[in-house]
Amino acid sequence: MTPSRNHTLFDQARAVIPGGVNSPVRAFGKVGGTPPFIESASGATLRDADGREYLDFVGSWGPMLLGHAHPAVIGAVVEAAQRGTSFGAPTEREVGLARRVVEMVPSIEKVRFVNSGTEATMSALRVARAATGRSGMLKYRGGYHGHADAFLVEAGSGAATLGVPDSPGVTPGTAADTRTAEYNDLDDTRRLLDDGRVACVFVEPVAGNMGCVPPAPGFLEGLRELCDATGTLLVFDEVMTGFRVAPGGAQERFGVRPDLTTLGKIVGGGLPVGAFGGRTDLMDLVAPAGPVYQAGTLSGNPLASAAGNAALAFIAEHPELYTHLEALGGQLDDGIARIRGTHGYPLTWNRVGSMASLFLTEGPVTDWPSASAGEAERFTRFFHGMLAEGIYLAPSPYEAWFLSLAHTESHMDRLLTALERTLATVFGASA
Ligand SMILES: Cc1ncc(COP(=O)(O)O)c(C=O)c1O
Ligand SMILES: N[C@H](C=O)CCC(=O)O
Repeated sequence: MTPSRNHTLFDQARAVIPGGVNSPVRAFGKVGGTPPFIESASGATLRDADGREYLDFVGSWGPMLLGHAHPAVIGAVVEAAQRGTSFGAPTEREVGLARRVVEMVPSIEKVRFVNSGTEATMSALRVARAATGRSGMLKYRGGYHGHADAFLVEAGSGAATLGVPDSPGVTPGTAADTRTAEYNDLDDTRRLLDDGRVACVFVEPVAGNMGCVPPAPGFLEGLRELCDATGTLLVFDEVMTGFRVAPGGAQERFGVRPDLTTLGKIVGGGLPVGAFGGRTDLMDLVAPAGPVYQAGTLSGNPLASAAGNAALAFIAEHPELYTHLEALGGQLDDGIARIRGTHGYPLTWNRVGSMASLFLTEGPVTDWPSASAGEAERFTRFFHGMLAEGIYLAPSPYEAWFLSLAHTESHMDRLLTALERTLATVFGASA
């Protein structure tokens, strides 16, 4: 038997990289086994080191709205690379990308580019604290805003998956400044804002890091009102939802304007980019316009700016892509409702546009307690069953599934067929 190259690479990786991966969610820690080491990707398909192909619903954890190796993005990156990969000096491309972001995202008047979503949230928090003169920050249980210390309190995504929602290494002082409320619970939020010591509320306007959990009707509007009433800034963390749930992100889709917005993933077209932006009076606090220090050797990198520009240009010129994504999502809604109706499995399907999650519980799933109510062992069997069917999902129930422009109706049929077969083994064919 030929030894699996995935296994060999994982063994080699573990010897020199903590846990063998450069971001914990990739390691299959919750579900066990060896992660496929990806050699190439095109459209909606991944190919691993053993030559096996998968239909991809991870999409690099969100950036791949246009699918892998989209020609417009690849062309722009190649062209940019030929002219130099980093200058540490301003470029026209950054201006172009900033103008696109300002045009597309309703509340952003000025934007600063960084290299990851984590940098974006950490910097936006600093601006909010400087603007308000307050230290506190409120986030939601199961919400994930990257790995800066202030946010690693009751965090979702890989932190929840690994069982370290409050990471060691975060000082008690830092953690004490972070307050946590239940997602979709305005009363809980009100109680925590009452003393006027919170600089900002950080919220994923569609939660995507406890699985996909939509905002309840009125939740985002209620947050806007509570923030206005208490002098607290409202920060939408749109690292995941930005350009995904609408061209202008969740703030466009739900019609609520935050004071600050954080972006990542799609804004970099698949290269490492993050951004934070908002009202001019707040953004002009950022150095060198103002005193709030924030910097980056590679920020505004030419390759990343080229990829981001190409992705956003394509999105702006092809708004019909959201109709395509909605149609695919609708096909899944119908298919999963049929499977549930036919077999009576306890399933909850949450979807907002092209982000979704299937929870293996009766539901409804509206917050962290309901999102985390499923049985770990059931998810493990589900995940490995789907992988054996050639369907690549996130190896954790606390992540969203992503659709891309490269997905087709027949891909949805393939996903639904795999789901029906796998769920039969998970729940027992007679359930
Ligand atoms: C909502 C949200 N905020 C922030 C982040 C942090 O982004 P990054 O992984 O690029 O640091 C992520 C993803 O990791 C995210 O989903
Ligand atoms: N859920 C995380 C971001 O959205 C997954 C990315 C990571 O932590 O590597």
